[in-house]
Amino acid sequence: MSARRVVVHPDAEVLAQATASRLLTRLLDLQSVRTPVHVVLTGGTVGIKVLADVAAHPVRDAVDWGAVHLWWGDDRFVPEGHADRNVQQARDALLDHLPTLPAGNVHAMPAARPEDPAFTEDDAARDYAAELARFAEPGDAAPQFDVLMLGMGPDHHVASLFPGHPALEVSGVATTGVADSPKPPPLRVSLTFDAIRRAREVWIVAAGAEKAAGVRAGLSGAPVVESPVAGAVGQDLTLWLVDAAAAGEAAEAVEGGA
Ligand SMILES: O=C1O[C@H](COP(=O)(O)O)[C@@H](O)[C@H](O)[C@H]1O
Repeated sequence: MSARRVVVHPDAEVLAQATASRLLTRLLDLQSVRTPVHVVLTGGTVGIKVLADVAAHPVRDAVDWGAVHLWWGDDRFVPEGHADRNVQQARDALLDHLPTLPAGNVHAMPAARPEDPAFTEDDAARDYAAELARFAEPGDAAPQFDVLMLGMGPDHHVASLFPGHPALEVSGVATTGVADSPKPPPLRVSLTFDAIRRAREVWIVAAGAEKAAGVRAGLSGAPVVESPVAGAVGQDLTLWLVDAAAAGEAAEAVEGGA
């Protein structure tokens, strides 16, 4: 039985700091009972701020980063090192500050290859699915992620699963290429809902009044085709981490809201 909780923080700054603390605490707890730990990172404004706050956190080095595998919920299909790449933003904010994190534990989604234009976003999705399968239990398409963090766009998208987009319908595989993303850049790679829902815990992190409608839609179980965030559910827990502006009046309406 999956639980849902809503935690409201006063503003985006506190939300990011508290989420960084929560992530580090969760990693430490998990590492006292199992290894390795699989975490899915998100891009987006708050998602990257959380990583910067992890980098600056006093207990950062209490985590055994050698036993943490990092994955991404989505990335932009642009060349390696491009400022739009979620992995590049994560490297700048956190990964480059973790000397004990092995390069082999950083599972970036494949980038576009300007020297090989025949390599498409669908090829990148296929290769990432193969990488996920390498770390999965036999018969599974992906490892069971311990924590999967998702930002949410003002249009209610999560990862690169946008309202009304055909990528929403992809199932039976862990990843999908995304063409014609309504938010630039147009080409992306994303986990599918099948993969997202394999996570033990899904944490949805959102700040700002422009996210309030998405929070309300997600919490009230709106149709996924209109509000993809409503489809992001963890096996054990779906945790909404929001600031007061994004919560609006939605949080009080939810049983189990905090
Ligand atoms: O394009 C993306 O946007 C979302 C949300 O970004 P935000 O700046 O509105 O918080 C992000 O979660 C996703 O990973 C990213 O690729």
